[in-house]
Amino acid sequence: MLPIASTATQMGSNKTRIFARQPAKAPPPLAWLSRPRDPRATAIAAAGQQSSRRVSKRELESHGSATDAWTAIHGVVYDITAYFRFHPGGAEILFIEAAGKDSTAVFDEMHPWVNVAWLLKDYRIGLYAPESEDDGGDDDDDDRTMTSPE
Ligand code: HEM
Repeated sequence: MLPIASTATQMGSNKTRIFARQPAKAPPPLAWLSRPRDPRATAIAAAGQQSSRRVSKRELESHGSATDAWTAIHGVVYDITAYFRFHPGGAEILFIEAAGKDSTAVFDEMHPWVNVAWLLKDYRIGLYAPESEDDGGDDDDDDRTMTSPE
């Protein structure tokens, strides 16, 4: 009895501490919606709103750091740098599973109900076109060249 009671007390005090200060992990989900205005988002939104800009696999992979991270979900590329610290599942898992990659499979596995297109609408970069390397290409690209007839 005693150990349980003291564990409960401990848990209670931890909880109080967590609620009294900043959340230990991520802020509550709705905090994202009332975040301060972000110049980066404004710039991305202005450039990307109607964007049919195609992002190659190589370009996606080049945005894989904590300070500059893109991910592809359902064929759309988003800048997730600002979202890391707001992600309800934690920043670290988002970084590891998504930065610089196509994260559609893990995203759908974790939370297919999350409306990423809406949550990250100001961070939409363009369309993911892994097969169309426009910058020299890797082995599995479509091999189009400047001289080929379109
Ligand atoms: C960039 C796109 C993503 C967005 C906008 C997003 C958003 C969210 C949201 C809104 C929740 C809370 C869901 C709920 O409570 O119903 C959540 C939870 C979570 N997310 Fe993500 N997420 C993203 C990507 C990912 C990825 C790539 C992973 C990789 C594993 C992931 C793992 C998780 C986990 C583990 C949770 C906690 C689930 C739980 O507590 O039951 N998320 N995410």
